[in-house]
Amino acid sequence: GWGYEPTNGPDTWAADFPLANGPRQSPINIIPKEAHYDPSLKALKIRYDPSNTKGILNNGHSFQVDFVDDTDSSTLTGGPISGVYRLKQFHFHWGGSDNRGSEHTLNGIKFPCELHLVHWNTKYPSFGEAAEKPDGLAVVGVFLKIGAANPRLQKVLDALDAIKTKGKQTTFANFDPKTLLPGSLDYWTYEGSLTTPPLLESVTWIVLKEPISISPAQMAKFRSLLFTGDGEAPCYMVDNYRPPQPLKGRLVRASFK
Ligand SMILES: Cc1cc(C(C)C)[n+](CCc2cnc[nH]2)c(C(C)C)c1
Ligand SMILES: [Zn+2]
Repeated sequence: GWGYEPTNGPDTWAADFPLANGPRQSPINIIPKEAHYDPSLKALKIRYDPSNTKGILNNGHSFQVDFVDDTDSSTLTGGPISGVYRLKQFHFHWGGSDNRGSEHTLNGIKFPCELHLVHWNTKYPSFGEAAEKPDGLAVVGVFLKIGAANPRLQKVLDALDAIKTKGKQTTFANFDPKTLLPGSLDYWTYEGSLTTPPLLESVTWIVLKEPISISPAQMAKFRSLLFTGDGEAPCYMVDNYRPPQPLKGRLVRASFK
């Protein structure tokens, strides 16, 4: 199956997933000077209920924290989207060293890590249905930069020992993903896609301007996870990012001057 190794990584995906060369692929390189300030963009409204936290899973590509999404208790509204989008999960992408790892880049600069908070449009009956619609998903992206240890990440990091290999999951409760957000909710937004196969072009991307911090020791913890399952030759979960894709005429709008 697809992955991030030379034999099955991003450059090979187009063979099985023709959308890889589609008109609205993600991630992209964001050039702030070429973004268009849009005064009509609303402020992001993010309301999460920690009691919706369901668990934490190593899915063989990243690890994800899943949320109960059968009510409107954890939602994203406002910003560039209309209607109510429910939080489904969050996960990260990171590199094998501090000079790479993010999916979006800023003026060509890669961050060591990028957080994705995935939401789906409640005008559709389920996440799976929404994932196939052009306005089905909204993903908030947050850059992580090397600095002081981030205490907000510690609870997630402490759970990783229990999900070292592909398919492992463990209980994870009462986590408020809002604590992972930076002080400013200024953002860039553009129409894009999932960044892994099936590369569905269903994502309104909302990339926050302000990064949050992560320490080298905390990054090392991410890098201790395995892509591989129990009993397989171990392969460290690193460089699980797709590089920037062609803009193909898309506008990137900024919520700030
Ligand atoms: C239906 C589906 C949705 C997603 C994301 C948007 C959570 N993903 C993750 C793709 C993705 C990760 N970061 C941005 N897109 C997949 C992968 C696991 C097969 C399938
Ligand atoms: Zn992602």
